[in-house]
Parts: sequence; C-alpha cells; structure tokens
Amino acid sequence: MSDDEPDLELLALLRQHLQGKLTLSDEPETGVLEGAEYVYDNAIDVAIDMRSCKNAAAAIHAQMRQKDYSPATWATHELHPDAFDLGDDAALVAFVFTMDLLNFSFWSEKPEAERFTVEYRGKRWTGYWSLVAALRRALDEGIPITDSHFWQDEEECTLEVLQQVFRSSTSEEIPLLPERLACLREAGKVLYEKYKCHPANLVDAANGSAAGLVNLLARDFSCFRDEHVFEGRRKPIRILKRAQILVADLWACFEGEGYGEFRDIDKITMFADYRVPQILNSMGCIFYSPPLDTAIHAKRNIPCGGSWEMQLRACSIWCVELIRREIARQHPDSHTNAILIDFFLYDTIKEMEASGQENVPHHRTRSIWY
Ligand SMILES: Nc1nc2c(c(CN[C@H]3C=C[C@H](O)[C@@H]3O)cn2[C@@H]2O[C@H](COP(=O)(O)O)[C@@H](O)[C@H]2O)c(=O)[nH]1
Repeated sequence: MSDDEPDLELLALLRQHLQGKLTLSDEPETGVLEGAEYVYDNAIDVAIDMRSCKNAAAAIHAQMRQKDYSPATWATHELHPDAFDLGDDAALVAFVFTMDLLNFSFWSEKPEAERFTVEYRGKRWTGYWSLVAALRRALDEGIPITDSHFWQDEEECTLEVLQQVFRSSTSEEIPLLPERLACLREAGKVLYEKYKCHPANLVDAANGSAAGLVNLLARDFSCFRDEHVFEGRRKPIRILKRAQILVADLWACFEGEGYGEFRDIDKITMFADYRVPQILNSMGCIFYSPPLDTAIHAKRNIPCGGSWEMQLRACSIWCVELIRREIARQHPDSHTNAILIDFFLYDTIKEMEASGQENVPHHRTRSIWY
C-alpha cells in the first residue's frame, strides 16, 4: 500500500472507537457490573422496583449533601485509624489490608448482650467494628497482627494467639476463626512470594488503577476471589466484595491521595454484603419472591453460592448502580459514586439498628466472602 493510500482497516477501527463500540485503552475492567446485570436479567427471586429507586436516589442524595458525605467521612469514625496513629502511610495500608482480609461474617443469632463483643477504649464493639477494635487492641498490646511475617510464622501466629486477639467479653467466639487464620496464612505467603512481604507493594503494582488492584487481589489471593457460578453459566459471576471494599477503604482513608489515588475509582461497585441488601429491601428498592422473603424473615440459612444468594448480592450491586445513575441524572453536578452511596447506606442501616428501627432482617449466609 502506498503512503498516500488510506489504511481502511485503521479507519474502520477508529470509526468503531468513535462510535463507542471499542475502547482502545488498555485500562483494566473488573467485570463485576456486567455480571451483576446478567444475574439481574435472569433473576426470578429478586426484583428491582424502579419507582422506589428513583425516590431513594433523591433521598440519598439529599441526606448525603446534608451530612456533607465524602471520602473524609471515613476518618470521622472514632475507630478508623490514620497514619499518625499507626506510624506512617505504609503502616496504614497494612492495617486496611489486614482489616479487609478479615472483614466478613460478624452476624450472630444471640441476643445483643451475648453476641461476640470486643471491649476497647472503654466501649463494647460488635459487628464490623469489633474487627477494627480487635486489630487496634492487638497492636496496642504489642501483637504484630498487621505484619505479614507474623501471619506466616506458625509458631507465633497460632489459633490460640488469634483467639486472644479476638477475645470476646461474652461467651460467643468470633465466627469462622479458623478460616480467618487461613486467610492470614495465605496472604502472608502470597505477599512473601510476590510483593516483598508488604501490601504497599501490591498497591504500587496496580499503578494507580482501582480495577487493576481489584484484579490483582482476585488473581493472586484465593481468599479475595469472590466469584461464583450462577445457574450453570460458564463464566463465573465476579462479586469481589472484599477486594473492592479494600480499594474503597484505601481511597477513603487516604482521601484520594498517595496510596489512595486511583484514576478509575468510579469503576468500583457497591460491596455485596448482608447489610446493604437489607436497607435496599427496607426502602422497597429490591423485593423478593414469596419463598425467599419467607426464608429471610424466618432467618433461615441462605446457602453460600446458591441461586438465591447470588441473586441477592448481584441484584443489590445492580440496584445501587441504578440509584447512582439516577442521582447523576437528577444532579449532573454532583460527583458521587457507588462507594459513597454504599458507605452511606451501610452507616444508615447501622444507625437504624442502633435505634431499634431495623424493620426487616438481613439474610443469613455464613461465608468468608462478606
Ligand atoms: N457494603 C458494605 N459492607 C460493609 C461496610 C462495612 C464498614 N465500612 C465502613 C467504612 C466506611 C463506611 O462508612 C463504614 O463505616 C462493613 N461491611 C460489611 O458489613 C458486614 C458487617 O455488618 P455488621 O455485622 O452489621 O457490622 C460485613 O459483611 C462487612 O464486611 C460498608 O461500608 N459497606
């Protein structure tokens, strides 16, 4: 082909790109939203009510504005540490990594006074906050609970030591303690083999991409690989809840700077746990088929990886995405994302729980994924 002849193939490629059919960039994608939409399109036990989502979008946006909700809100929680508390930025990365490695399954069927509880700084902490309190208490007591060398040391980091780290002021032990030890062991091994023993090097390896960091976590750590087959579909559905909330917690605690700087942070979706589906259901945004609704109200175990559980988690991700789009439509100037909507909804359901306004139960699945 002579120099002055147009390269028809290149022109066709550019035309596709300009028409939005093709992204020429090599920016990574997590595939979570695509999987969530697929499950939503094929779900029969969980549905989304568009009118309620529209109303929720207006209410959420108004309350977030009123509370000046931003990444900085993360640091306002009295237990969340900052770099000063821990010594330096790398120590804060190690804390957040450890926290989100173990950030799962705190729910209990015991009465409030008997459930697993951590006493720290003169207060009793339950749920997610019991985890944060236990990690900070361990550090105060000189246990290097955020150090990957410790996690690998089978003489030092034993189940008994972990029982001490997560000792409760009640008779109930933290759920899934052996599984938590296994997560620490695996993470210690992978960090040793691939990231010079420190999670800060893992964050650096993502080169400023949130989706890239999520993908590294899912690729290298089986305990972050929260993906499951849905009704025989060949390609597993990626939920990646703890990988995503890890990136979100870094972004929030560093307020988008340094180890928290991600150019594609808006690719992170809602974190499919057992709290946000609960508040979405209580707001009427998602609703259930009669058998699923009965099972949830009866507090029956919903099997991990089953169709019901996948529909609950994936439809919640898709529902928050629709709420996010509706907020953007109603308020084009407001720059909110799925992370801040999620954080806001989680904190709201926790306030409702604390004030006895929890009017629908959350679903009960015991797993290391959330
Ligand atoms: N979707 C979503 N799930 C979240 C959180 C958080 C805490 N994030 C803090 C950071 C910023 C926010 O402002 C929060 O202050 C914990 N969880 C999950 O909930 C469950 C614990 O529930 P309960 O046992 O009742 O405490 C468990 O699966 C845990 O992994 C969140 O934000 N979003």
